[in-house]
Amino acid sequence: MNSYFMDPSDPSYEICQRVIRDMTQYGVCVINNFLGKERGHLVLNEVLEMYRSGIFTAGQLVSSPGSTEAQTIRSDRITWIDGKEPQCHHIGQLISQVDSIILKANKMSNNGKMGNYIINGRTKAMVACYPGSGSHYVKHVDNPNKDGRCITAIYYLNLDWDVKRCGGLLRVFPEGTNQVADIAPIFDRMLFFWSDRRNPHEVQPAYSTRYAITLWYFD
Ligand SMILES: O=C(O)CNC(=O)c1n[nH]c2ccccc2c1=O
Ligand SMILES: [Fe+2]
Repeated sequence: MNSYFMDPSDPSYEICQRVIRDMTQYGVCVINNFLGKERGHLVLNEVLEMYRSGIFTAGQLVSSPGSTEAQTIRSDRITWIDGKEPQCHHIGQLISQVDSIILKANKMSNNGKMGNYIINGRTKAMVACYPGSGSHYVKHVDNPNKDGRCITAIYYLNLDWDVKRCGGLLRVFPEGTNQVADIAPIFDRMLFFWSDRRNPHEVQPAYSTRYAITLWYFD
């Protein structure tokens, strides 16, 4: 069970090859044991501390902030961080690790592009919590209208997560096939997928508190 958490300045060649191969072939890439137990727990503890401090806000739809509609379509709680905050040191390390993998994979892929993108930036990290009680996110596309985001990267933090008991499955409906990709949001799992219309996806109702950290990469 090797952890892929390598020296952030030089992620393993093997993991970058995996990302290129899976993103090219499936448009989705799942990497388990991404940071390893110890560092995964350090990141989880920082997120739990942030949640306890109450800085998460209810997920709002841009079009209708505060309406009850937002509660029916989305019931996540989110906060944005850049990873340099003093209480987010290990989240900051996770972010650098993902950055270096994306950048290295971009360089390694043929003609220096991965999926014909030249990645040149990303959003801040969005820490999201689905507070159980059936909280969910209806089927959607992250970037339906070419807002520049091309890769969604999600790191999951949920210990002993059993989808049968806890729900909260991420179901991806890759375009052009009736095959779905079911991804349990288990601890120390890293997920990449194209953010555009190729990957509609939903977060099924969660019945335990469900944490994830998302980065979106721009080209
Ligand atoms: O957590 C997951 O497995 C997938 N999560 C999503 O698809 C997802 N997508 N877009 C968002 C926009 C704003 C706030 C939360 C989200 C969000 O959880
Ligand atoms: Fe999404």
